[in-house]
Amino acid sequence: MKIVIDDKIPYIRDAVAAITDDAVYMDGSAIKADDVRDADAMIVRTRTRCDERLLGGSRVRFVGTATIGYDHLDTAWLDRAGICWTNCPGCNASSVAQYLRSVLILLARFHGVNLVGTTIGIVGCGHVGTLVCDVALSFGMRVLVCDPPVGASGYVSLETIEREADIITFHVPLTRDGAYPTYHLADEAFFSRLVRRPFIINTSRGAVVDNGALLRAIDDGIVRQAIVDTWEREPHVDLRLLDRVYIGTPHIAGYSADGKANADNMVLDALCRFFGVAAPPVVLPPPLPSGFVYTGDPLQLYNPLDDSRRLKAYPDKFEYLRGNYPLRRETAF
Ligand SMILES: NC(=O)C1=CN([C@@H]2O[C@H](COP(=O)(O)OP(=O)(O)OC[C@H]3O[C@@H](n4cnc5c(N)ncnc54)[C@H](O)[C@@H]3O)[C@@H](O)[C@H]2O)C=CC1
Ligand SMILES: O=C(O)C(=O)[C@H](O)COP(=O)(O)O
Repeated sequence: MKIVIDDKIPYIRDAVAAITDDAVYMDGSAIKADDVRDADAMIVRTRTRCDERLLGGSRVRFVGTATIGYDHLDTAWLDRAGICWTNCPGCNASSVAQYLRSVLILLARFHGVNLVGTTIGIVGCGHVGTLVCDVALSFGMRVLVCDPPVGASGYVSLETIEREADIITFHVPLTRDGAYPTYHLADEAFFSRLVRRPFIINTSRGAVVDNGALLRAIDDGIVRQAIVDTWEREPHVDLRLLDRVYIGTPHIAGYSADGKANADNMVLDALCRFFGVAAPPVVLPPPLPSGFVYTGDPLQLYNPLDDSRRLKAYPDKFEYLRGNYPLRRETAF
């Protein structure tokens, strides 16, 4: 079985070697139709657009993305073409929750935010949003959830969040169609309706927030501070916006080693089930260095300011910083 695999997916190679000796590792953004024509399967990340242009006329029958989001897959075309596709729901949700926990701690320590009683608006409450909700409740925050597709009782409208939230965080997929599209959910009109000069956090997809409108809202003082992990047109980030945000990171909220290993296991499990082959050994994340002594401060395990400093210093190294990401664990044990 020939599998074409993104070469920036960590920890996966030994497990793949137990499945096939015909694995080809490539830069995900450079994979072309010629590279996959005679492949049976692909394992990709967000950097490979999987559509008719890439896969039409190929032998590929399975496409797995080792990510939660799958807006880079043309799922309608893949379905029509009879190509099985899968993402890894929830694989790195707790990594994004770790990012949010650390951001909230930083706001409390350095921006005078008393988390107890502060209102956080969570837009999108699936795998990630649910964990972020738990984090916020554990800090004693007042939590408002907006998720119209789910529409659970107690959920609120986006307008309520615009009116009442001190912190607004987005955890929706990027969608352009359907009843509740999220493309530019936070647009000029959204920012104009904000009442409490909130902090804005986007770790979902760049285009969920109109980046130009966000920059203007920061400049006009409508938004107190912004924390941005996902950007429109990344890796080519708007340098003015990067300069103005409190925290600007290169789309790494989900980059804990735990989340990456989960993704490897989920995508390989799906591939093995599809082709009816034996599952490989479980992928484990590497341990922290033996000298690491945990003091109990979550920022010691992960401080997003470290990633932000690196991106602000080297904005043109967006992809390099992602591809050469330091070891980050969610727990010390
Ligand atoms: N920055 C990063 O490294 C990462 C980013 N992500 C992004 O975060 C997104 C969320 O991930 P999950 O929670 O796992 O996805 P999920 O699919 O479990 O949950 C998404 C939730 O958003 C809701 N939703 C959809 N449209 C909405 C709208 N217009 N308004 C409000 N809610 C809406 C859905 O009903 C669902 O409950 C992913 O789609 C992905 O794009 C995920 C992992 C890592
Ligand atoms: O899982 C997702 O969805 C994400 O956004 C990933 O964490 C992004 O990872 P890459 O696939 O771009 O490495």
